[in-house]
This record gives sequence, C-alpha cells and structure tokens, in this order.
Amino acid sequence: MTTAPRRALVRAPSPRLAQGLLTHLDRVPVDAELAVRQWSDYTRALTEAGWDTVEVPAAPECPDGVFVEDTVVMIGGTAVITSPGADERKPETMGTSVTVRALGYPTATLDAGTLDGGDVLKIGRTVYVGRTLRTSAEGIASLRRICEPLGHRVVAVPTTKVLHLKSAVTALPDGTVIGYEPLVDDPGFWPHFRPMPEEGGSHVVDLGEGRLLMAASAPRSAELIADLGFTPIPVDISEFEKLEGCVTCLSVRVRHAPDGES
Ligand SMILES: NC(=O)NCCC[C@H](N)C(=O)O
Repeated sequence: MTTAPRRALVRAPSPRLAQGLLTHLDRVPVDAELAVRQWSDYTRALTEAGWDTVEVPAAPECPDGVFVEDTVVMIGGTAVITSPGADERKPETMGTSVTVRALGYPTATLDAGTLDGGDVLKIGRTVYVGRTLRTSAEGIASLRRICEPLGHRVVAVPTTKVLHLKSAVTALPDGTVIGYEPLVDDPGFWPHFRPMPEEGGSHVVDLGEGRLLMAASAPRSAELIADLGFTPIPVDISEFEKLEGCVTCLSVRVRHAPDGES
C-alpha cells in the first residue's frame, strides 16, 4: 500500500507580478522583492508542517504564475490540467502539466469551456465549482465528465462578488465552510457556514493535524479559528493579496498516490 505523499506544488513569483490581472481591486504598487520574501516564508511554512514543496518551473514571463492553484485540480490521484479563463494565463498550465507528469500522475484535460483551479473547492468527494468570469458552464460540465467516473460529484456554485469561489469561501477540516459574508453570494447554500470577521479570514490551507495556514491580515479570524480547536499558522501575503491572491492560490497539495499505482 503506497503511503499518501505530502507534496505541495509551488511556483516562484514572476518579477512582473505587479502586472498581474485585476478584476475587483484597483492596482496599487507591489514590492517584488518583498513578494519573494513572503513567498519564501509561505513555502517554509509548508515544509515546516511536513509538506515537500515541488517547484513548478518558473514562468517569469507570466505575471500571475505564482498563483499555481489555478493551473491544476487534483482529483484523488489524477491531475486535471485546467483551461484558465483568462487568455493571458493559459501558458501557465504547461509547466504544471510537465511537473505532475514527472511525479507520475495521470492527467486529464477539459474538453470544453474554461476553468480556474481557484474555483474548485473539494469537501470529501464533492467538488464545488464556482461559476465565475473565469469558469464557464461548459468548463463545469467538462470537469463533471472527468470527476463522476472517478467517484466525485460536481456541484456548481454561482459566484459573482469575487474573482474565484475560493476567494469567497474555503472549508475547515471538519467540513465547515468559512467566508466573509459581504462577499459570499449565498451563505445559505452551505449546510455548515461560519461567517468570518475579515475578508482575509475566509481562506485556509489544511496542513494536517488541525494546522491551518492563513493570511496574517486576518488576526480576529485566526482567534476564531483557534477557538474552534484548530491551530492557525499566519503568513504575511500582502503583496499577493494586492493581486487578488490568497493563501490557497499559492500552492496545490498533492495528497494521494497517482491513480493506477499499486
Ligand atoms: N486561485 C486564485 O484565487 N488565484 C488568484 C489569481 C489572481 C490573478 N491576479 C488573476 O486575476 O488571475
């Protein structure tokens, strides 16, 4: 029995980060050197929590390349290479595809439509997908055709107030969905929804054993998370937040052995 790996795909920030796409935020100055330091701190938090980081080849020509989450969705031991909704970001999937294949993962691609990985929230074997400016109905239907034979159910979630579904909500290890209500289209959609006091408190990365990586910009949310019996691990990602990024965007956790591996 192959033990499940604890690997996290990451990609170094481009020196052109400040030119990244913006949809809901006004552009403000970005400190590229601070961004590199923050990214190093972020990846160190992953490794200190027992995750082996695997670097996707750098893409200096892609300002948003650091947001590697958008290029692939892991469905068990299959890597679904996305079709980013923004044309400028489509070249980013090449390096991710090479990396996951080199790790031995079978890959699948969407046969229609567009989809960003930031729109995909997995809770158990349910795959919630934001229907957003970046993820089309055809992309959702295409992902559904991939997921259902793999035993996963795809549920579409219309999302209009933020860039991606996981810009609005993410899930705690116990299945509770957390989000900053003013930016959640329909909090009542989620059976177990807990409102967070800050926008930056809507996003956690489950590092295992109750440890949750989250943005340092949400201290009151971190207190609430700790009061629920989890261990918040705050990291400062201010330069990435300026580009509508959050803690989930900067990595892809690979938690299952490749499908087909004995
Ligand atoms: N998964 C994510 O939320 N990714 C953030 C992407 C931000 C980037 N500036 C973009 O607009 O595509």
